Amino acid sequence: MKNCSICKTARALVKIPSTLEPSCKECFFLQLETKVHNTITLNKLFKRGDKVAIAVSGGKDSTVLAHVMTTLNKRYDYGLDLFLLSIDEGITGYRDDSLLTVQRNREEYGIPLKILSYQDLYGWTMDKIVAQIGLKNNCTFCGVFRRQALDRGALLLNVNHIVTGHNADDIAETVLMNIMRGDFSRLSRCTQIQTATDQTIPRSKPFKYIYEKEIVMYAYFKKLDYFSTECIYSPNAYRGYARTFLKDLERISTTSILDIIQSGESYQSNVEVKLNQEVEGKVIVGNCERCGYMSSNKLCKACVLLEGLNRGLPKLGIANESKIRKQHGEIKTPAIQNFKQLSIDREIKSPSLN
Ligand SMILES: Nc1ncnc2c1ncn2[C@@H]1O[C@H](COP(=O)(O)OP(=O)(O)OP(=O)(O)O)[C@@H](O)[C@H]1O
Repeated sequence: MKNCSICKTARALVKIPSTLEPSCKECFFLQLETKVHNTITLNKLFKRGDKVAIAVSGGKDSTVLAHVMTTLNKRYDYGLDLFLLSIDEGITGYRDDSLLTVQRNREEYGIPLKILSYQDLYGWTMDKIVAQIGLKNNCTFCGVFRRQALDRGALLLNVNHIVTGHNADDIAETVLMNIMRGDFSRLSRCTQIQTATDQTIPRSKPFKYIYEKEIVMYAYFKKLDYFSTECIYSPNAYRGYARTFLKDLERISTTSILDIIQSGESYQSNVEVKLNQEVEGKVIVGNCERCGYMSSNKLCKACVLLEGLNRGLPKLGIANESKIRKQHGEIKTPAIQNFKQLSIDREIKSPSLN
């Protein structure tokens, strides 16, 4: 291979996936880190003194994210207080192993770690949920529960920001899926680098413009300790189609991933977002009557899903809520603990804290 196209002196060892330029290892590391730094500063993701939870699963993306966030915080003196936050979904042979990786990374970076489990939060593990509902739709339960679990963990850690390892491929896939489904409401939101409401902690994606291939190469050449097995319950066929299509496009044009993200960003939704109630032009998001979590309905999605599980009617939350309510009457089982009270007053028992 030729000399590095960046420093011009060292021998090139890799081709940068997003540009196909030959690069030495050191320049490759630096260009990825600089790209993330530029994403952070241009989008003003953080301010000095912010307490930031890095959502870590032990997988490649979040392991690299923890490494890069730690590196940039030191290099550019961001002044951030970093924490690791993991959710144990209760998937035997998968998450238990990947969490061991997280524990080792905690030692390596010297960052406090908090682990919350679905079992403690909801009384259900994904193993138990899949035993009841089968593989189909299990990702819906997992996704809804994880979103809330991360918010709960962030409240317990008393942080004011969460970052996740979603990368450019993930976002481009989501754009494609929303187009294929005709979900224009989600399409208009899915490329946002940061999501925040009055009621939730801001959540950002510093890897929004980093290709998955770059993350894999970074982890490999840095010899980072990560867990590389795919989730055993992840039959997400629809995302699989989008992924295959994206990989085919990438072979034709390296910029296709960024092009798709840009298309998503430029999209202006003409479709009214019906998730929130609009009153006199002001968006009102209420709280779940049962657990206190942000919700524009009486019950949040997680409580509806839990209700279904606890009543042996797991399709309750999957199908159209109002239709099901008509069939089964109003949901009346006792509330799980109030979300805010739970998070502030009571330390949740978790397998390994700090
Ligand atoms: N169990 C978990 N605990 C904490 N954060 C999680 C967990 N699962 C996912 N996340 C966060 O959400 C991001 C996207 O998750 P996704 O399930 O798409 O996994 P992924 O793309 O394989 O990422 P990773 O390689 O980090 O596992 C992760 O990078 C991480 O920041």
